[in-house]
Amino acid sequence: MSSLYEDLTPGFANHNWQVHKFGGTSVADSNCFLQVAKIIEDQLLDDNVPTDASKHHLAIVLSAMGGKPKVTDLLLGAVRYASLRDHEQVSKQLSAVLEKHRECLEELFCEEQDREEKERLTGVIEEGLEDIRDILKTVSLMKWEAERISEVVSGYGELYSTQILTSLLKRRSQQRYNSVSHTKHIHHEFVYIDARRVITIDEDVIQDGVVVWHTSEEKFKQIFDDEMAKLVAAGCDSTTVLHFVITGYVAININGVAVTLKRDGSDYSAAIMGKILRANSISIWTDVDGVLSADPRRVPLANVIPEVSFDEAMELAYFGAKVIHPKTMQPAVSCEPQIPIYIRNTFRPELRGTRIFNSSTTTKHKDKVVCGFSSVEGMALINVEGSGLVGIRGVDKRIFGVLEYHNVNVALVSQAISEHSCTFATREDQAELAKRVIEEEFGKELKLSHISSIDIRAPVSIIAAVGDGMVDTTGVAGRFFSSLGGAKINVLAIAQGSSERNISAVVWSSESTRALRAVHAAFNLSNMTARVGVIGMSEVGASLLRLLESEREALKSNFDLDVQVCMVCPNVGSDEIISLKNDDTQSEAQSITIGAVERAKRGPSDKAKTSFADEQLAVASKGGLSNVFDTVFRNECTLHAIFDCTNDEIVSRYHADWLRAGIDVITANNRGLSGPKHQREDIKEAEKWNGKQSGVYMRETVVAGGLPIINTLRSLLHSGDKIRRIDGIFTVVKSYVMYRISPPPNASHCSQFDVNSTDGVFEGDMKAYVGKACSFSQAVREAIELGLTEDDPALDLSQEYAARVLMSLARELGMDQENETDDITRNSDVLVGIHSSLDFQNLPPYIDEQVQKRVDDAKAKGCVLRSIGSIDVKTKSIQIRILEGKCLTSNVLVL
Ligand SMILES: Nc1ncnc2c1ncn2[C@@H]1O[C@H](COP(=O)(O)OP(=O)(O)O)[C@@H](O)[C@H]1O
Ligand SMILES: N[C@@H](CC(=O)OP(=O)(O)O)C(=O)O
Repeated sequence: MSSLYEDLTPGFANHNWQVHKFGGTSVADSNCFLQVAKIIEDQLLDDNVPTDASKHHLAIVLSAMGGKPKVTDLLLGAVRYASLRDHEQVSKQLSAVLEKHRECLEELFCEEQDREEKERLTGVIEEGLEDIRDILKTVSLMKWEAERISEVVSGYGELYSTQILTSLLKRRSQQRYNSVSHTKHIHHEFVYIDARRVITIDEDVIQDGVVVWHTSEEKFKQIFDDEMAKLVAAGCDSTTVLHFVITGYVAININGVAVTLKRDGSDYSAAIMGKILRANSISIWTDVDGVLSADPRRVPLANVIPEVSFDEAMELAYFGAKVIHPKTMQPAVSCEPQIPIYIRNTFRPELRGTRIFNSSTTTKHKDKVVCGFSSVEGMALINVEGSGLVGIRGVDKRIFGVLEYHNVNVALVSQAISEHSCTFATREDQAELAKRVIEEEFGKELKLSHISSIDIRAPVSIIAAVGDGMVDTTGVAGRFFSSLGGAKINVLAIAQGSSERNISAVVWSSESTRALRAVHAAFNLSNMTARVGVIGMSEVGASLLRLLESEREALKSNFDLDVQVCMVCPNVGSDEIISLKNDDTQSEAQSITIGAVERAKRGPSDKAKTSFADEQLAVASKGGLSNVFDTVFRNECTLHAIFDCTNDEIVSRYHADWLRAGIDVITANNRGLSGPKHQREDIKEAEKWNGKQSGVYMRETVVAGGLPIINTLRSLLHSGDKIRRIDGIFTVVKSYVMYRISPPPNASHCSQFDVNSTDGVFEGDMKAYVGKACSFSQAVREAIELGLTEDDPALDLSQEYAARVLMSLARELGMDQENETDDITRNSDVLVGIHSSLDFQNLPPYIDEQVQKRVDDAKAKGCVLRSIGSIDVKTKSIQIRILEGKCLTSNVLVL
């Protein structure tokens, strides 16, 4: 059997080492500590039977206890309160630190035989807190939150957690060893190391310092040799395997002063240890399944990226992906051979996690160009602008020189080639300082108005797309920015490094979650989510809801679009809306289905209601239209739409407000477009609101039930065609009734809906009608029965409905300024006596007589009668007339 030393020849630094770092989230309480212990023991399982093969040695790096609150935050809070001389708060913070550890120790060391160890550890913590109190006295006297002192104090959390874990591992290892036959089993020895005895930083080289590798390695070698000698002296042989449990975050500088590797720096500690040990892997254990394509708290549909390159991980981390510290990659990349880093979930150790190494999912799969998105919050954008900046050399040098001098960190710079302005992003809390020092530096230029303004825009966020696959791929920026545009997000500044691995956009912080979700979906990393409200639940509304329900999966898979109906307003008059309760949870919201609407309408007593998707209930509530916006809009959601399936005047008054709020309005309701002039103007203005960040007004269905007339009209206009006139029959009721009272003389057949392939209500033998005229009142009764009329048939039979349709078309031609719906109706050739209060099942005989006379006159001339709406662009007139003409086909006339 080999000696203890031989296992590690030619020295401690070899590939038998594995580094495992557990973050604060992994040691938040006693259960987490036990889980960590289990993971460590599982790593050693294969080594438990002694063989001559080399064994794994673990270097376990630990953060301070996390959870809420994090111990590091409590300690830093204590320093801040001390500088404000708030002694009560200092004491509260430190008591919370003690309590958190004490509770954990009580639970971990609850057996009688553990009492001594528990008391020893409690003593360690109390002693440390005593030292901290002494240090804070100085802070309080000086009223100064010195960085050095914050560093020393904040590092205590790691000293505590690491000693607790070492003790736990030792005890469990001993227990296991005692329970089996010694000859068969390996004994694992865990040794605590305060990283300040090893990791040495030179702070004079660059800000935040660099690791002095040689010194750090020497120091570790010494510790290693000492520990080995101790084991040999205790009579251990190669059945004993040495492991180290090392504090994260803390280090020492070359002058022997305690420092830290800065917030979240324990990942970096792990990587430094990895390089010192020439480890074969570094595992970062945390509370997520790996590196995700976006922060899961912001983008719930983010998914694990199996492999990212060192470069991608660095960019993601720098741009706020908190899962790994940006510096972690550097020791691993610079090691020879390079060391793979694994990000894994402490609470789901069975998952493989993400591997960070020299290849990437984005380069392996051609369809993936972007691996993920992240964002930096709490930033400010500063814009220095003025004619005096153009062509003057040294302006940038002065701006950034003075910022550097005052320690203002610049995260992003954007300058157009015109040099008229220079824009940069910095942390929000440094923005005022940045502005002031630039004002001082450019005092003369400001006085001479060579610089016109120095503006701060805050709070803003930087959204970054990261991926090796972006290199040399065209169209990435286009896709990135058009998705932001599509989500109505205003981009304040942009930057793309020449590495092409990162595109960044600065957006208002209030819109950053929505922006992240939009870009995430645009690169097929998740579905785009649309929150949808449906108003009106008659024929159209109900069919639409059914359609959205049945097509949801197809929309997801074919268009990466998840349409979630979150609100239904079944009847505008009843003031009732049905919405999803608890739908603002982070989980994917369920859509309201037609069944849910029915159940919700039946009210809370209905037991069946609770069967609707877990806790997400469709509930009916009062509040009506004024609550629609609040129910549908969620800032973090990319797309919002309201389907107005009514023909209600009151609903149409909300269209402009919804558009301004960025909600797309999809409507067949032409009341807005044909309403009074101020309302029409309001809608027009709302469509262009705030640099076109408003919703899109989708109104194709206001004319001809969705036949693409408006689109066709626009295409003609856009391609330079001139439209002179539009003539047509503008309501289906008029078309039907006129056909029935005045059929084409030579008609020999009649088209009929194919009920097998459409859902048409038009059934029965239409041939019976061919060429056979009926009375006006009979035709009206048929039209009502066929469901062709509005709720009030007078709207169709007078010219009002057609007039509204014409107004909608006139708007597309820019003619709605000169016309009003009422004028069209007044000037039209109307049927005398049609009004809402008539009984349309029994129209008075004089109406039939009046109509019949005109039909007969026309017939005598070999003509038919048709109701024709016309728009004449030249004379800017719009009218509807009942005309006689020779019939070419059933509805096409020669006048
Ligand atoms: N792209 C991302 N992938 C994974 N996690 C992310 C990402 N961006 C942000 N996070 C967040 O980072 C957290 C882990 O960081 P942190 O709380 O510092 O962990 P630890 O205490 O384990 O070091 C996760 O819980 C997650 O919410
Ligand atoms: N405890 C330190 C260091 C650290 O890295 O912690 P975590 O691994 O929990 O992010 C901090 O909170 O900054």
